[in-house]
Amino acid sequence: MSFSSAKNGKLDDKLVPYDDALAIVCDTAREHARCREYRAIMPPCTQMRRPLAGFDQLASRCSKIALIDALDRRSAVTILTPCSTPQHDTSAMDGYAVCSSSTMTASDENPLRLQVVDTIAAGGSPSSKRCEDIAFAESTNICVEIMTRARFSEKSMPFLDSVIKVKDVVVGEDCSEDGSIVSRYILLRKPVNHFQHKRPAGSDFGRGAVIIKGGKVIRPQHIAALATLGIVDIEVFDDIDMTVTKHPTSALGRQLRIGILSTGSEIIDPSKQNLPAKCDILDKQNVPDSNGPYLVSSLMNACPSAEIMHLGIAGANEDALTQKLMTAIAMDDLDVIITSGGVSRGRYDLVRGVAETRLRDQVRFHGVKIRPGAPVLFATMDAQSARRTNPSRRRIAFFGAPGNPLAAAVTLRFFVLPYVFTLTFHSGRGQQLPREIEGRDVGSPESQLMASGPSIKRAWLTTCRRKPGDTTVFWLAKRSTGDARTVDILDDQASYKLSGILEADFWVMIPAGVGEVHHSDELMAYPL
Ligand SMILES: Nc1nc2c(c(=O)[nH]1)N[C@H]1C(S)=C(S)[C@@H](COP(=O)(O)OP(=O)(O)OC[C@H]3O[C@@H](n4cnc5c(N)ncnc54)[C@H](O)[C@@H]3O)O[C@H]1N2
Ligand code: MOO
Repeated sequence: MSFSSAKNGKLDDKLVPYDDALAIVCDTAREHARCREYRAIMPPCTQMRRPLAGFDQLASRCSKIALIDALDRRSAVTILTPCSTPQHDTSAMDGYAVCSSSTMTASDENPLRLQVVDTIAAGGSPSSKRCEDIAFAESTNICVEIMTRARFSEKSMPFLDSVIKVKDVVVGEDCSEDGSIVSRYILLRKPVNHFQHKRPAGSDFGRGAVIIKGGKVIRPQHIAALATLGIVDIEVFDDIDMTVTKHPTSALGRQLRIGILSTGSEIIDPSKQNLPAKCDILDKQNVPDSNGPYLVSSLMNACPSAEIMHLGIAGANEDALTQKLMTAIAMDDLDVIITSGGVSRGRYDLVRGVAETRLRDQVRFHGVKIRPGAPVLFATMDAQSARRTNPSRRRIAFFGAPGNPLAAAVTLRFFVLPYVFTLTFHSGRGQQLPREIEGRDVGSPESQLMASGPSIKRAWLTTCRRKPGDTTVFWLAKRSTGDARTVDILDDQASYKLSGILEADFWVMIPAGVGEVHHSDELMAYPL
């Protein structure tokens, strides 16, 4: 695996409150709306893909189609996970893997010095030569630099059981007389908890878990979960309503064009791999691209009037990333770019650097006080299109979604959709606002957030939960059995787990300033 020059991600130290970030996104959309008119109405013809009501599944015919085309079709098969995921213990953060029991004495007065003996990237493996050299006895004074989703070296260094984040250590270098770096070390000033930031193997899907049952309509969350298993096509019933609906044509405005690019050297497109068994794909420490298919299908669902383009995958290499983005901006005449991955603090997190220095983006914020999705990046850029006959400068919105699947999903729902809906609403081709925001200031970010998706609803909680008071938290929730107006927050959720999103019906947002929620509290539920 080759990487470009080492450069740590540079997430802003001070995270922006969510309300401020949303206001920046919506203000930018209003500013962009003044430059050009966009169509918010449906394109002139739409093929209705809705499954026919009351259709007899047993008598129907089936076809195998690409997963990405399967949105709103009815699965003809039940699909179970062939193996548990993640397949190995992995890191949840960019940082250093350490042996927690040997850090107990670390303090400000007595910092613990650990030598960095290796670097493991997501999708990479521990360098075997270094590992052979390290005896168990040395566990007290070594550590391994490790990236989010990189695998722990269970065999060669089983004593490494926890991760400390990059920003919580001081990194130093030992140099030889001629100034060249001989080795690196970290200084640790407090003990590290046992299993801190370690994701245990098998903690998302167990082997044989149901991803979708035969007969169920395929939603973006199914597409994400199927994609994560390396599944590229699916058998569906041929029971769609093929009616072509004609919508009024608008001479004014144009379709919004949105490009989606997945990043990361471990991310693969399984349709381009020649591996027969799905477990092989997962075992090779590759990560099948699930954010790309999720973002594409969710946008197709939420913005049928927009043109959505999956630009593929760019490895963790500045040149490749720049090239892909520049070509897409010039040739595809994009208005919105969404990348996923590469925006936190890791050595290979290159998105901000590329956006700022190569594409000359203006970063509006990088890091928001939310969970999940904290490292989200929002930038704007001016560009020239090679496609249009009369090229003019235009504004592009750039969203850097964090790579963890739920963080990418939150970026889409709570940043990208408010931008897109504010843009189209204010460009004069306005969409209908839902009843919930009638009588409110339609220019406010809060209203745009509500308007930007399938109809939100008021709901009442059945659960009590605590959360950090200064952070806006997005939790997955499901409709309670018995009372349609109440929702339960799911118990086991983490930003790397896709199992929860299959079970959930909504996101609920608990704002900063609230430290706990209680049974019967009223909140807004945002349908998935
Ligand atoms: N030291 C720190 N480490 C991390 C921080 C932090 O603040 N300090 N933030 C964590 C949070 S929160 C998130 S979220 C992640 C986001 O990191 P990146 O945006 O840099 O994403 P990657 O490291 O590239 O990937 C994270 C994770 O997601 C998987 N991934 C990436 N792209 C895809 C895709 N297209 N489909 C499926 N899965 C994908 C990737 O394999 C990693 O597992 O950073 C934390 N670390
Ligand atoms: O892992 Mo992060 O934002 O998704 O919490």
